[in-house]
Amino acid sequence: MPLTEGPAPEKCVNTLKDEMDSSEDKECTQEHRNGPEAKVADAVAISSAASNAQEPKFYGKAQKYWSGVPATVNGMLGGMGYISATDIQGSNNFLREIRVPGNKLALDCGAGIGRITRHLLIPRFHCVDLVEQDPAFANKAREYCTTENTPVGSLGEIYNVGLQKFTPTKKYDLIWSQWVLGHLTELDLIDFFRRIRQGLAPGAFFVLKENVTKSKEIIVDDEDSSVTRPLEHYDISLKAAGFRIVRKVRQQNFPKDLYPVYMIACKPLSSA
Ligand SMILES: C[S@@+](CC[C@H](N)C(=O)[O-])C[C@H]1O[C@@H](n2cnc3c(N)ncnc32)[C@H](O)[C@@H]1O
Repeated sequence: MPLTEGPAPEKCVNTLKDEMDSSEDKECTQEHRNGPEAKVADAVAISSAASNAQEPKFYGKAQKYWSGVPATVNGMLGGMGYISATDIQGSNNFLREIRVPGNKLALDCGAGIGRITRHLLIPRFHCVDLVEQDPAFANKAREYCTTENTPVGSLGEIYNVGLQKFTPTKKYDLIWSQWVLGHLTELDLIDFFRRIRQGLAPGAFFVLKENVTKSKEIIVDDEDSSVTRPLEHYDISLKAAGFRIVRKVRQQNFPKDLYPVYMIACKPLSSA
């Protein structure tokens, strides 16, 4: 997951918006006649076809990439460990603003060694579960998140599995996902959002924090097998998965050459 905007992107694919615009020019299908939500779903299906055809390779390559990264904060942040404190401070401010009602159980998705679990979530929740695909990071998280100052039981379950296969079996007060969603294909992203929605306790939030492109294009990184999406892409995908966006804030005080980083808090459409 590159934090910086590199030189020329290796590959770009059209954004959802572009797909939606162009689909309007085409002859109307039955789905198109069923209103904007069907249109979004349709556009997602169109834009997903290419990436999902490559799915096993896409996930396998990312696994291989992360297995060669040191299990340290620096490794998690692509050599920019020095931004961790600013990142956590921005996330703390964001959580204060949205006022998460419960404080029992949180989930950290794509947790790596548990940087966010340890510095952001354990101080706020009685117990934190995490999901991480890399076995060495998952093991390291056990040690990194269990310090002598951490109350016993703060670290809950560690699910060593890819988010594309993960389904929550508990109800969480907060589900946090950071710098990992670029590793999911378009269809898996929406499916993941749908499953996560089912794992939220009443009044709970799902928060994502991700790099976004300044252009309307999706930028593909072949080295770590990830994509960086435009902000609007996340908005559309969350809505397609049945979420409403409650708050959206750009992280401040990051070095200028990084991609813009946004935090988006959302709740299921049907909840208060
Ligand atoms: C940039 S690191 C971020 C780690 C952590 N979220 C943080 O901010 O410190 C990306 C993490 O996502 C994990 N990851 C990559 N693909 C994943 C997938 N499909 N499912 C779950 N985790 C994944 C990597 O193993 C790595 O730990």
